[in-house]
Amino acid sequence: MTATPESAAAAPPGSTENVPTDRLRNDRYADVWRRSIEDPEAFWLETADLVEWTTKPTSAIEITDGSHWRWFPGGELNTSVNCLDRHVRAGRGDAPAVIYDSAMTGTKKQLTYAELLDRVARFAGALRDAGVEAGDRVVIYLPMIPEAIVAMLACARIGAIHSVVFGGFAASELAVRLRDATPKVVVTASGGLEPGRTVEYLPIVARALELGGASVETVFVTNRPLVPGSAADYADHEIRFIDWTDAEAAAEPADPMPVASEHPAYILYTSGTTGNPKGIVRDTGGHAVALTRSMSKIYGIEAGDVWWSASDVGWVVGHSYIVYGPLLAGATTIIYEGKPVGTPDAGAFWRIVEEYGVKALFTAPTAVRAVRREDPALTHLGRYDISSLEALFLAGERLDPETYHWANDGIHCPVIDHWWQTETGWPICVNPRGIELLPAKPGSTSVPCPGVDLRVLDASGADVTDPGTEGNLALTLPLPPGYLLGVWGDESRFRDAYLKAFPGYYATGDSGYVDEDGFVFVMGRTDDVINVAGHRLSTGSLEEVLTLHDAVAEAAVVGVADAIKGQRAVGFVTLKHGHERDPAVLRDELVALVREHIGPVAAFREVHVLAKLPKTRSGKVLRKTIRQIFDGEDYLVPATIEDPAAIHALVAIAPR
Ligand SMILES: CCC(=O)SCCNC(=O)CCNC(=O)[C@H](O)C(C)(C)COP(=O)(O)OP(=O)(O)OC[C@H]1O[C@@H](n2cnc3c(N)ncnc32)[C@H](O)[C@@H]1OP(=O)(O)O
Repeated sequence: MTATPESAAAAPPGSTENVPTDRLRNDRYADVWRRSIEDPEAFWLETADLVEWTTKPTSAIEITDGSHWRWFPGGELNTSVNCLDRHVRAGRGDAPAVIYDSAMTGTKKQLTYAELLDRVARFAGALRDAGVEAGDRVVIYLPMIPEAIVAMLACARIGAIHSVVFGGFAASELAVRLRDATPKVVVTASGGLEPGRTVEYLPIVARALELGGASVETVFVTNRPLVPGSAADYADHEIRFIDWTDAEAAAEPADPMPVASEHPAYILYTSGTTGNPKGIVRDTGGHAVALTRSMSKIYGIEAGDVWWSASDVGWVVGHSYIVYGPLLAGATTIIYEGKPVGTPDAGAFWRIVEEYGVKALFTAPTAVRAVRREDPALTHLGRYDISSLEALFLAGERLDPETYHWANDGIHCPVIDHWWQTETGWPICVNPRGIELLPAKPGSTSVPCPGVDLRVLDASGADVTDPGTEGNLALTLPLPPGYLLGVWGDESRFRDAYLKAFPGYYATGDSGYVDEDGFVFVMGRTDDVINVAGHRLSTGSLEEVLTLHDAVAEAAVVGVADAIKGQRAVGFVTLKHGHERDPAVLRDELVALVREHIGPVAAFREVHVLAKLPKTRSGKVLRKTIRQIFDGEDYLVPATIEDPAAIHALVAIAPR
């Protein structure tokens, strides 16, 4: 057996800043963590043995300067080989790789590792026939069907860089991503299925191509019988639309192409405070190593286990833990098309756990809150045997202690809150079940993962050493393998957004504190990004859309606390002179505008018309004060307020 850092002898305790050393002496986790921080080169080079390399790296990291590093320099590998060929070669070709369960259509399907490999190699051949070469971008806009996994791994097979766009985004959001990633190919479907409606993707794709598809040469379309539209409908389009099934059948399977460790595996867009979304760039080698390790050492999942991440392939959780992580580990992954409630009831999660023998489930707190609202006494749970379930992992937004207790008490397995971001690709903090399960602290995401050196910084960038004192959560550079290496096509944005605020650190944009035991509590954002049902949204982008309305003079959007979604976006607008409107009509128009420009995912439903936005005399909108008033929190009116009447007007309309 290859020695991994976790099985290596522990080094003597050192004086690592900010971490109570008595804990370090006693805990197995702490030994591993300390070693990863004190000798990252040895720790990660040993961990690299978990992955099959075409050319093995001889060192773990090369640091060029403060903002540039690469993991496993000189190493070459192919991620699809590590996800597929490797397991088939090891005699596990008949083991289930993917279980597709659609609560929307009642479809249940399974793909073995050998079957998935065949489909991936063939679709990779189809992409290659369409002229896709290593380094070319492929945008994937697909619902939760196995083709999403096939398309992602097919890109990896030939070194193409995929960029998956969530199906709940509108044409203009897709267009922004097309313009930035400049893909040669778009891979899509006739559509997706949401409760009570079908979502036709092809008109959305056609509109996005008009707005931003100058680089696109080919669109692959997979047909879904329940959603109208096919490649044939676009036979006259200037861009070539190809039927997926025909293309896959006609293609020769593509051999895997080894790529350099630092070769971009994918771009995934995420909202920032302002401007267009940022294209987070993930490398290949660091990603494969970190995710392989995370499956066993964080989630406690090994080859042959059944793992379910109830997210969407359009989010980072879907990338890392529906697709890459479980397949790298040789586990069985479930791709679920449905919701936690309403498809058909609040027992949907428990049905899946029983039916497939799920060992660990990963979802967002909002999903748990939705189940709790529908079935507070967990009556549906009694209909199923969920004894296979060893842990429930939650991430994507803050897990409030009340939801934690309800789930922990009700389902009788450890509920593990953890914290990470699109940028990091795998957890920053977690209760490291795969090493040792530490006592949980409700409201805390537990402790930093091995490889993560987390600090709490004050506004000047100085370490906050007092336990329990809130500050900016930051990570020392270089970041661990698999975390972002840059922003696609925008080096300065990478530095400005993440590295400039606190030189030498990555600013997470989250605030929080570390308690006397080294447990991390993440409390909220330090910027204007909000989190609605685990979806990160930029209030700036929402405000831009609201001001597209001809009656709107100014707009402010804040994230107000919501019992189910964590936060909901609430808009406040002032009107141009002479543009008085019926508030209900205006609200409907603005809601429709946000749906058209951003998509249903914003779940934007609430708008208030004000005579004035509360501002300082220098013109800064007091978003924090607005939020505090709507959340019923104490608030301070700054002495520099332009017009106190604007605050009184808000107080009058705030929920009581
Ligand atoms: C750790 C790193 C990260 O944070 S990665 C991000 C992690 N976040 C997640 O995994 C997301 C978790 N949230 C969810 O899965 C969903 O919100 C759950 C809990 C399932 C609830 O779903 P739902 O009832 O649809 O509410 P919602 O707020 O998500 O949706 C609002 C409107 O958008 C729509 N929508 C949703 N998905 C799609 C889609 N793929 N295609 C088209 N439309 C979509 C919904 O239908 C809903 O529309 P409507 O307003 O009801 O008409």
